Amino acid sequence: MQIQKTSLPGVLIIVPSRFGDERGFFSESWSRRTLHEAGLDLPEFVQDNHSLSSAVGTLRGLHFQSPPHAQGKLVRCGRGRLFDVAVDIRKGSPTYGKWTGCELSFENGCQLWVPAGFLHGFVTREPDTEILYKCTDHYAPDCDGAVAWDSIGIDWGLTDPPILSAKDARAPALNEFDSPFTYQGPFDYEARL
Ligand SMILES: Cc1cn([C@H]2C[C@H](O)[C@@H](COP(=O)(O)OP(=O)(O)O[C@H]3O[C@H](C)C(=O)[C@H](O)[C@H]3O)O2)c(=O)[nH]c1=O
Repeated sequence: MQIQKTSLPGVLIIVPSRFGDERGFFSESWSRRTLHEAGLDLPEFVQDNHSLSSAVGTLRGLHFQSPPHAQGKLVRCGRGRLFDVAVDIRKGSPTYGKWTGCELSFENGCQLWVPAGFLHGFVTREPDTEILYKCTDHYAPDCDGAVAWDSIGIDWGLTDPPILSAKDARAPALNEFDSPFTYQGPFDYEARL
């Protein structure tokens, strides 16, 4: 298993080991013990999500849940290929409004750790792409929020306008948004990795 830092301190790329044989492969897609041994103790996960996006260019995001139900997410791609993005929205953070992205696919097995205090979104790069992600808090519709996908300067790699939900199409721009998150300093694991 590999852990890679990104341009956003706190956001990590995690690549579980895959054991291939003539049948295919086996991988432990989540192991608290393996990550602990690597110096990474993530919060407890309480909900797993799974969504299918049929068309290429489907963009879901940029979403968050505000406190007291803020969610950290460990994201992976179960089928197809997508570009996954995190944006720091912690007021006072040295990287406030900055983004990082990573291509997640069934083939590469990469996962993205998006801590609470960050927006999350993705755009699909193949038809019938499935995303699976573990969340550190339960769904709380009253705390659900969104920021416009095209208000942050993210290079989504789009050649055509994306397919959006009505909610995402009317989300406020980042510069019109008052974040409910405040920077609390570096995450404890940053110094250990
Ligand atoms: C998120 C969520 C949704 N729902 C229901 C609510 C709606 O009836 C339906 C679709 O919800 P929504 O349009 O918010 O789904 P996405 O656009 O995929 O939103 C998600 O996509 C981005 C990328 C995220 O990171 C979040 O997990 C989440 O915001 O599922 C639930 O029942 N539980 C849930 O946890």
